[in-house]
Amino acid sequence: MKAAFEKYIPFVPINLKDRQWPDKAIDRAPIWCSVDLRDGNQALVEPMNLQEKVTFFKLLVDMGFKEIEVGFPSASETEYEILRTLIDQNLIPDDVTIQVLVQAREHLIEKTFEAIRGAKNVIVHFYNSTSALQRKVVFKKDMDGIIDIAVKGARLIRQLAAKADKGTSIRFEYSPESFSGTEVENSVKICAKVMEAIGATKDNKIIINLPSTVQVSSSNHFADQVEYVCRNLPNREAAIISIHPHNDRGTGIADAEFALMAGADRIEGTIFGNGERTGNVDIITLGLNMYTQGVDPRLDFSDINHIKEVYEACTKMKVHERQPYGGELVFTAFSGSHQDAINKGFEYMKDSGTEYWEVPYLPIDPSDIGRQYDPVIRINSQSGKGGAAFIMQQNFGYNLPKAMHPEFGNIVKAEADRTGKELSAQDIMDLFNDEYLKITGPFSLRRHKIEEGGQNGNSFVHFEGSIRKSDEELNIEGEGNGPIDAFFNALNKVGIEGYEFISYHEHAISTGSNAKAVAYIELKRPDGGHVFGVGIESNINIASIKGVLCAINRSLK
Ligand SMILES: CC(=O)SCCNC(=O)CCNC(=O)[C@H](O)C(C)(C)COP(=O)(O)OP(=O)(O)OC[C@H]1O[C@@H](n2cnc3c(N)ncnc32)[C@H](O)[C@@H]1OP(=O)(O)O
Ligand SMILES: CC(C)C(=O)C(=O)O
Ligand SMILES: [Mg+2]
Repeated sequence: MKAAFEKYIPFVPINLKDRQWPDKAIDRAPIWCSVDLRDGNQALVEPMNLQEKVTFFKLLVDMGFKEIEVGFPSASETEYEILRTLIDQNLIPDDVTIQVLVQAREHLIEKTFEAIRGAKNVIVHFYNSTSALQRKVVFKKDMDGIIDIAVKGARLIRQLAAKADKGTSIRFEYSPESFSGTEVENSVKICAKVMEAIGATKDNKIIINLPSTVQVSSSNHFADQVEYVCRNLPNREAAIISIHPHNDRGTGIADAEFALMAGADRIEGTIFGNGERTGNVDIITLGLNMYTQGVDPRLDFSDINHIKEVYEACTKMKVHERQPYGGELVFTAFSGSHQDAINKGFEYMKDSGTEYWEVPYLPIDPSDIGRQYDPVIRINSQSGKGGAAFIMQQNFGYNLPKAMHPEFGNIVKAEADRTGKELSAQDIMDLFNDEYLKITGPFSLRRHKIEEGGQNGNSFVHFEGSIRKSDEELNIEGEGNGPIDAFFNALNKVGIEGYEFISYHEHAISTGSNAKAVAYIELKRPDGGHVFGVGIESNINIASIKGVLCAINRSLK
């Protein structure tokens, strides 16, 4: 007995030994055509209503699409009415061409020409299936019978276009539907016959659209098919070669990119890849892939959140969190080493003044598509010390010294482990507050006086004041070469000793309307370990002294 997988017939690649496409690069944007309102729409559980289609159409126009397939007007009254509304209400800008799809069937073609009356620029897109499977199963015809359907359709379209209102400029598109499953010689033959029947010339080009209606092979084989057609189509200069990839194998983007390298001029796809089954090729991904290679995609993706909002409202579909470029989580790193590298990348960008985008793990600058830096780093138990420091810096203005990152990082990790949840920026600030700023015992500063003096050319600082230790108030005084040293010496005299001063960092921070100083003090504890304390005050000397007491208090916890 056969195993289940053995019932599938493998794709037989064409024999194109001298293929050129692997050495080509994409160096300019193709002609884009959105098929959201047709292929995307026909795949929705609830097709878009009039208002939704009009809203979506406006979005596509704003994004810069100049060719938009608006529907299948002969399919239903709804589709017909939508097209009439776009035309009658003058919603189509003069530089935008609408495209309408129709099967190569007489009554549907006639209805389509009725529907486009009064439009300025139209592409009439007709199709019939050509694959071996469809010929056998659906049409029950040989290739000549299939060619006959296409040629009859082409002739009728040519006649009706000749009779159309002179104010309507009509171009033609033909799709050998299921091209990916059609023998390349047959694809060339049918396209050549259609071109002849429709009268395509160099000055009146037809769009020959080669769909991977259903993907049946890896993308290199699809590229071979496209290159074969480009090289063998008679009168090639009378055709614009278009590609219409679907995504059954998850390789719609690869089909499109390889096909452009293989000679295609135009791409049909949808935003966020909505379409039949696993969707059409996602034009946002394709366009932004070009963008990251230094090629202008000639579409505007600068407000991806708005594009997403309109898309979700009109289609009632959700953009997946991991959708390339547009997904909610694609500019977010939870894992420690990624956060560290992103953080360093941002620092490098600032310090080096480089004119290029050089941030590891972020292939695109989020702000180029209207996304924020803020959520780039989010914290859970997979995160490292750099992430927590980044949040403190970005959200609250605390520049924790590098040596302090492991200590605070461990505090944050312990909390993330304990809760098993993501920690918000505010959760992290709360931890910082609890751990450093709210520690007031056992020692607290009650009174202080700091005086600077000098003798024999040497300056010194004198500290005099009192600290509270639980219920007891201790008067202390000492001298040193700076306020921290003087305070340390004062503490030693009342038996608080064994601590060694290691490092000190400070910076200004605004808290509400006030500017204050924040001091980070690192001490070596009597047992040899290191501990940090933080003090905040308007006066930097007092902030440092509070930082010392905070470190001692923490070491006694
Ligand atoms: C790959 C794609 O996405 S193609 C676009 C698909 N989109 C749609 O189908 C959405 C809109 N479609 C519809 O509303 C309907 O299918 C209509 C109005 C177009 C046609 O409706 P109907 O004629 O009632 O039914 P149906 O689509 O089942 O027609 C099937 C017949 O058309 C023939 N046919 C199908 N496609 C084509 C074509 N492109 N050219 C010529 N004949 C075709 C079939 O062989 C079949 O013929 P048969 O009746 O002799 O067996
Ligand atoms: C109508 C054609 C172009 C189509 O949608 C397909 O083949 O996927
Ligand atoms: Mg399609």
